[in-house]
Amino acid sequence: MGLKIGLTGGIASGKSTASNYLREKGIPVVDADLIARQAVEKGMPAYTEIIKAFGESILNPDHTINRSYLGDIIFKDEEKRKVLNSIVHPAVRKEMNRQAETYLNGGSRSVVLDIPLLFESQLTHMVDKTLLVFVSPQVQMQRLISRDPLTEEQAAARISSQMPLEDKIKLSDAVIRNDGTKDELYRQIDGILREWNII
Ligand SMILES: CC(C)(COP(=O)(O)OP(=O)(O)OC[C@H]1O[C@@H](n2cnc3c(N)ncnc32)[C@H](O)[C@@H]1O)[C@@H](O)C(=O)NCCC(=O)NCCS
Ligand SMILES: Nc1ncnc2c1ncn2[C@@H]1O[C@H](COP(=O)(O)OP(=O)(O)OP(=O)(O)O)[C@@H](O)[C@H]1O
Repeated sequence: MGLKIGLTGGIASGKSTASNYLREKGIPVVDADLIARQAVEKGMPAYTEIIKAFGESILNPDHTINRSYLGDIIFKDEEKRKVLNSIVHPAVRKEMNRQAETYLNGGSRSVVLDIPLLFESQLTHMVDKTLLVFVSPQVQMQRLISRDPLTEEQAAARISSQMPLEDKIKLSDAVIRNDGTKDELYRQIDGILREWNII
């Protein structure tokens, strides 16, 4: 039995940057955001459910889902967010488990599950250990608005839709502060991989 590591952290805290580094080291990563994106593509069951729940006004002219428009709706309204989550999350969980098992059955000693909402959605039963990447609120806001075309108000709505950082820190087996350089992030990851006997 291999080790399943749940990698989590608030929006724009550095999960994808950490995941890319882990992949470079040969550790497989299953990406919840990517799977969630595939789950709502045209023709998927969740796509139809989302249109039923939110109406056709959330579609682009080519009938794909307008993600920034849907984001504006759900990040400022908890009830609507719950509706979207209840449509998308079951399919995402199932596919994540399938991919993780495929890696472990194929001989990987460990697999990382990159799950932004690991604690919010109470998914810790899916993993053996939890690793949190976090940044200070100022760095989070600044990295989020320099990466995505969001106003400060939209960015703040996304940040406050997630569990407060102090709570996530308490729930995690290991934490990494990513306020410094990417190299500093990578060295901390190396330290934890050694501590957990993964490298
Ligand atoms: C609302 C949507 C359409 C916005 O799409 P967009 O391309 O703008 O953002 P993207 O998907 O890249 O997500 C960026 C980040 O937002 C945060 N986030 C996304 N969905 C949620 C949510 N339901 N609740 C809280 N935070 C969320 C995560 O930190 C994620 O890493 C999209 O995020 C979505 O379909 N969300 C529901 C599925 C979900 O929960 N995905 C996240 C993990 S499974
Ligand atoms: N140590 C760092 N120094 C400078 N920039 C960084 C650092 N770590 C991450 N970044 C940048 O910050 C932004 C957010 O990082 P990343 O995309 O890895 O976060 P994430 O947690 O995966 O975000 P999301 O939850 O939205 O998927 C990216 O533009 C990334 O290049």
